[in-house]
Amino acid sequence: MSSVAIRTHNLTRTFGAIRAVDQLTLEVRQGEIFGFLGPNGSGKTTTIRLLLGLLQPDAGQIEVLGFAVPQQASEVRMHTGTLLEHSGLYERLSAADNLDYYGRIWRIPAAQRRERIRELLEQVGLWERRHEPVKTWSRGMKQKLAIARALLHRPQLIFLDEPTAGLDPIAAAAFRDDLRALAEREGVTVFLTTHNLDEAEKLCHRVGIIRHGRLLAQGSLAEIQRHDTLHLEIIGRNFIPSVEAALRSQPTVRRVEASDTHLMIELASSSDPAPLIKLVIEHGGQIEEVYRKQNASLEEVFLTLMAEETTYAH
Ligand SMILES: Nc1ncnc2c1ncn2[C@@H]1O[C@H](COP(=O)(O)OP(=O)(O)OP(=O)(O)O)[C@@H](O)[C@H]1O
Repeated sequence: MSSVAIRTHNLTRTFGAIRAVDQLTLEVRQGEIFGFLGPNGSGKTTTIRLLLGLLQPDAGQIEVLGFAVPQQASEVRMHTGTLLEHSGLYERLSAADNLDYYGRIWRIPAAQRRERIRELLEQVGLWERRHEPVKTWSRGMKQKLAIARALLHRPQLIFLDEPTAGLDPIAAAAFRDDLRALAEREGVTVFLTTHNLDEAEKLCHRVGIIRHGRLLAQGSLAEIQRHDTLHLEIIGRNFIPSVEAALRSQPTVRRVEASDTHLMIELASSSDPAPLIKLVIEHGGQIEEVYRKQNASLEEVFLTLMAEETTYAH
């Protein structure tokens, strides 16, 4: 089994003039909690539906748990659990009956079903309340039960579409704790969507940031923050090795590429390039031109995302 749980290449899906998912190339590793982060309408749900083979792509490739989608979508659905827009719970049934019902659908034998239901309900702290009808429960409790339902058949991968939407901060934190513990214990890969940066930071090993169907960045938050870089290109003469050495010794400098007439310097975007230019001159370099290029910072990306969320929020 490959160590990659989900892989897409140039995945594209349009609805009329809207490019809901636009050349998405994504990799989710096995065993990680991957956060798919983006504002309303950015293409998160469409991506999940494509990964599950519920929607046909216009272009691109999808591989989930080693299966090609949409060709092998039924295998994918057998090995995955989902918590999408609807929890899938029956309000009038008790928690135990809800899980028992789904356990039968998955054809889990009775003794194993009972054991699995107990194990899951104990893990989310709901075992004592298993006989209560779900309709009397809080949203946070229902959401924990919904996760137990998604995990019932021991899937290798679960998809959660905004699992903490509508939960108050305390319930959301409790849900995250349970999810983290369950994911670790079950060794399950989690693909979850959120528009909450704070949530992604607390819960996810890696994230992908999507906007207008396009992936802006993917990696651990630390890796994405490293892209927050100022590139300084200096053209001139006499950029001797001591110039390069002096630049490298500066704590703000992340990388230097040097030739006699050309310096490429990468530094944290918040740092001031002026002292570096002075340093080059002090070491005998003759500067003719300086160009600077700044990558969008993680914070900028998120602020844009959040601003859009406010605009579209209903
Ligand atoms: N069945 C459809 N028909 C037409 N347009 C659609 C359909 N499904 C999605 N879209 C459009 O595709 C874009 C992406 O939608 P999607 O639901 O994937 O976004 P999202 O990031 O999941 O949003 P949210 O956070 O609000 O759930 C939106 O512009 C949406 O209106």
